[in-house]
Amino acid sequence: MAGVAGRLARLWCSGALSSPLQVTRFPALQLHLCGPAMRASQKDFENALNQVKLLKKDPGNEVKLKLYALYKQETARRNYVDLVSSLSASSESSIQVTPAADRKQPGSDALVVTSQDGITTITLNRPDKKNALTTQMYHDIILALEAASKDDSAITVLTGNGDYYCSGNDLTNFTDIPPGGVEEKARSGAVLLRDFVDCFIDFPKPLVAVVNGPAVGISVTILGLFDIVYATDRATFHTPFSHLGQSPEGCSSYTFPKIMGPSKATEMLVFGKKLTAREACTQGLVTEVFPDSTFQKEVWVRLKAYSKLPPNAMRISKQVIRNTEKEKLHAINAEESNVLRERWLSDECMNAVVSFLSKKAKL
Ligand SMILES: CCCCCC/C=C/C(=O)SCCNC(=O)CCNC(=O)[C@H](O)C(C)(C)COP(=O)(O)OP(=O)(O)OC[C@H]1O[C@@H](n2cnc3c(N)ncnc32)[C@H](O)[C@@H]1OP(=O)(O)O
Repeated sequence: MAGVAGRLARLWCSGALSSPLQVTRFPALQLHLCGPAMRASQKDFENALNQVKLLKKDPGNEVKLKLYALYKQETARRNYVDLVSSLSASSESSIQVTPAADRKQPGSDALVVTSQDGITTITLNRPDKKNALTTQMYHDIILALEAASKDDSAITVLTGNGDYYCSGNDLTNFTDIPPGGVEEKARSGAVLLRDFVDCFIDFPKPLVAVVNGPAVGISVTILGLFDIVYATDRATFHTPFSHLGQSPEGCSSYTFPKIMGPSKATEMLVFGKKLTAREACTQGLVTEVFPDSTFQKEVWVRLKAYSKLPPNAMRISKQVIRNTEKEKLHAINAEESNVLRERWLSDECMNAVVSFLSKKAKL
């Protein structure tokens, strides 16, 4: 059997499985693994592996995504066991290891919200994953924006921790397929996307992006809905939607042509041209670029000064500037989300995601 599934399955062989997931549409791998009592033995697993190798028909992208999800679960379980073993080796150890089931949901510390000096700052905090956005993070950002819209702060900031601002949608989100299959996944993804972008359209206070490093995908497109975008000169702006078999979101199909003209917008959104911070500033997407060495200092001095301005006046002025477009932006958001829902089900998109995941897993 050629391709990703074969390579995934070879790695899969590295341990037993205990996932409740059912591998469907893949008769030779009809594993119904419902718990430790029914866990596949190493031998079962090796048999399955051999069957996989003999398959002549490609199992399809949906199965490949499920295989990748299983591979990640296995890797996480092994890491957990290794960590516990290393702790047990030291009887003097004072470290407490909390069982995975009792821990907070993944992603719960991937977003840090602080309020100081009249500024609420929402920080993307997955620096080892370049601040890629998990499904949980979209939900958490919606909640953080709702809270910030009502708190005492005058200004709200979105920024990233580490060398990246954000690498866009976490492509492993595609492996979390519900019982309703990829169609249900695409439907719920489109609803979440629409809700997420709606929050930016409706946000009532000055909203500032402090772009501390490269930005990719949806973290770039929503910049058109921010009031100010400050960027380090190290930042780049990249929307590789065609490469991913996807299409623009975040209202960028409307805001980008309006900000930079249709031709420059097409270079970015259709051909995936990556802009430097200076280019993005020349084209109006970025408000101002700062040298990386003084970026944080200069930006925060500036924002602290702005945050002392009368908050109601700032809020009302923003609304005067933005309100005329709101209805249109909501309609555009709905349309973009619908189009993307279809795109997510396309072979072009599935192939691009599987390709990224197989490289990531070094298959
Ligand atoms: C509700 C749903 C809404 C969805 C809206 C639609 C949104 C669309 C988009 O945002 S499209 C853009 C998607 N993003 C990408 O395609 C970027 C993918 N990542 C990369 O190309 C690269 O990782 C990079 C250029 C961002 C950084 O490259 P490099 O400096 O070489 O670092 P690494 O690749 O080693 O990255 C470190 C670590 O992070 C993982 N990672 C980075 N970005 C993502 C991502 N978007 N999704 C998942 N994982 C990501 C990368 O795999 C590495 O992980 P590892 O250490 O190997 O486990």
